[in-house]
Amino acid sequence: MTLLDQHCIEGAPALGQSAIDAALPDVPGWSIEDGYLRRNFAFRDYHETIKFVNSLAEMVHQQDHHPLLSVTYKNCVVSYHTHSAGGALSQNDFICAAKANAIYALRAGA
Ligand SMILES: C[C@H](O)[C@H](O)[C@H]1CNC2=NC(N)=NC(=O)C2=N1
Repeated sequence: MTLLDQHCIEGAPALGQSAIDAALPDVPGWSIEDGYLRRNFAFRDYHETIKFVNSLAEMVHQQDHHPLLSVTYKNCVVSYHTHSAGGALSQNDFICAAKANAIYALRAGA
């Protein structure tokens, strides 16, 4: 089952380094920074940025898995870790990263 087909689960355990290394190629554009799974999404203007943020917010509510967002005029940096796993990375982070990529790929003019 691909990441896109999966739904976040409550209490997902921390992934080990080999699982993280194996999952990273499935979420193009994302990397590990400061212990977070992180990607910068770039847009034409603030309107496009906010449209993405709104779609992302809908998805993360459905998944009940919430990222740290840094929103500026043409960029949105999405940072994920899992609070309930003590700030480690879990499968939930990779599931939401894949869904964020899908939302970004569907934006107008992409
Ligand atoms: C009960 C509910 O599943 C939790 O509070 C959710 C909400 N959103 C969350 N978001 C993130 N990033 N990590 C969590 O552990 C988490 N837990």
